[in-house]
Amino acid sequence: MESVPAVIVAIDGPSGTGKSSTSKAVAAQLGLSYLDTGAQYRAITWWMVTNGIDIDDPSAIADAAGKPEIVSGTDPERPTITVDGTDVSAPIRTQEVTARVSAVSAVPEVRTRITELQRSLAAAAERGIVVEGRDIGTTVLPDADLKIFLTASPEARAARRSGELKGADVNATREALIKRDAADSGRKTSPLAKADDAVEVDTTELTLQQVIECVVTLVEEKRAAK
Ligand SMILES: Nc1ncnc2c1ncn2[C@@H]1O[C@H](COP(=O)(O)OP(=O)(O)O)[C@@H](O)[C@H]1O
Ligand SMILES: Nc1ccn([C@H]2C[C@H](O)[C@@H](COP(=O)(O)OP(=O)(O)O)O2)c(=O)n1
Repeated sequence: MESVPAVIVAIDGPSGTGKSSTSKAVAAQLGLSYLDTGAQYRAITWWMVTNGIDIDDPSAIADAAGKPEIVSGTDPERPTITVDGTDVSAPIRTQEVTARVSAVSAVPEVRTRITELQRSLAAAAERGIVVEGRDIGTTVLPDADLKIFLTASPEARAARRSGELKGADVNATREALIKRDAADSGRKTSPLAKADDAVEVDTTELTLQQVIECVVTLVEEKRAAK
């Protein structure tokens, strides 16, 4: 059988733009691996909270950054995440972790550690990988074959998120989301940003299926040109 060269896809953007749903579906459809880098930052945040590390003290976070062992499973049909062998896929989604993840992920020692993990997972993916996050196209995988930057209006993003968190107030969700975007975009070390060579896709008026089809087409074009 003819071997297909590995393809590396970076998908970045703020919360609720559809990164996870799109990346998982594109990877599954094209037989690629999948990595949710936000889950890794959430996992290290969960460990800091669970172990009583003072989240307001960046030097305490930096000192502890090397301690937890974070393992991500990259099958898009069944993504997994463990910390020191414990499945943390549910506890990393709590409000407590969500409210603290931007502070923890702004610490350079945390980013260095997680970025190394991300690069080694991408290098190990034989057929290629879809990696989603905030700084994948700019910092983690600047040589990715395809870079996508997803956007959507704050209203659309808040409506999508509060649809997931049953009973959550849309306005409160919108405010929390805007606050996290500002923290993620404003930090010194690899902030949320669109790479110069990324394709920007505004998903406000698109269905998830339309976004998936758009990205699949772009990946197939890149593959054909390789
Ligand atoms: N284009 C879209 N239209 C409507 N809902 C969407 C769209 N893209 C994603 N969603 C929904 O919005 C929510 C957030 O999507 P998700 O993929 O988790 O975003 P992100 O990873 O960027 O935070 C999910 O419930 C998802 O099903
Ligand atoms: N590559 C990344 C991915 C996520 N982060 C940080 C910043 C984000 O607010 C948190 C959580 O990311 P996640 O993608 O899980 O967030 P949402 O699903 O969009 O709510 O992690 C980061 O700093 N760099």
